[in-house]
Amino acid sequence: MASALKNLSDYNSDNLIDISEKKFGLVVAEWNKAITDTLCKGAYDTLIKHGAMPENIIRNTVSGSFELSFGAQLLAQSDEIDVVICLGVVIKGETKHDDYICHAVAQGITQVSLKYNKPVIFGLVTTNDEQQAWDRAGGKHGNKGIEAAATAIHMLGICE
Ligand SMILES: Nc1c(NC[C@H](O)[C@H](O)[C@H](O)CO)[nH]c(=O)[nH]c1=O
Ligand SMILES: CC(=O)[C@@H](O)COP(=O)(O)O
Repeated sequence: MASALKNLSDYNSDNLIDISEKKFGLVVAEWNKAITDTLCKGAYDTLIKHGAMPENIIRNTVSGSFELSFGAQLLAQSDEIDVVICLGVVIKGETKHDDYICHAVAQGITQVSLKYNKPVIFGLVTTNDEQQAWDRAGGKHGNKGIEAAATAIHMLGICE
């Protein structure tokens, strides 16, 4: 469903599990840093809101979204991490480079999730322009970081 029809910050908060002892890995791309930092704050605040402990949230940064898969693997391979949230913003340019990045990240984090048997959340904003990205980082369509954190909590409930 298009983000215009379902706000990214809206999620079902009923019946969430106790996450006070769960360990979260955040991997954040530095490209489009002002936007990815906003996504990260949304995700972090959502985890804390629902009972995660600050000391149980690890944030790592990678250069760009293409490196999110590797950053996710570095965290997912640790027995100390229960779920990884990947956050990035890929804005279309003049060429098809954005397509290659987005497809690589989708495939890469899927492989990491299956290899280490733990959720790796696809918090990638993929837009045609910067305004669309801001619209999904606390703007009119909500915050994809909030969506990613809520997804992480829901998936931990499924894993229990
Ligand atoms: N154009 C964007 C990039 N490009 C950089 C790549 O992600 C990667 O770091 C580079 O190709 C070297 O491997 N990254 C984003 O996150 N967002 C963009 O819009
Ligand atoms: C999505 C990107 O990597 C972007 O910076 C590439 O821009 P362009 O396609 O104009 O080279």
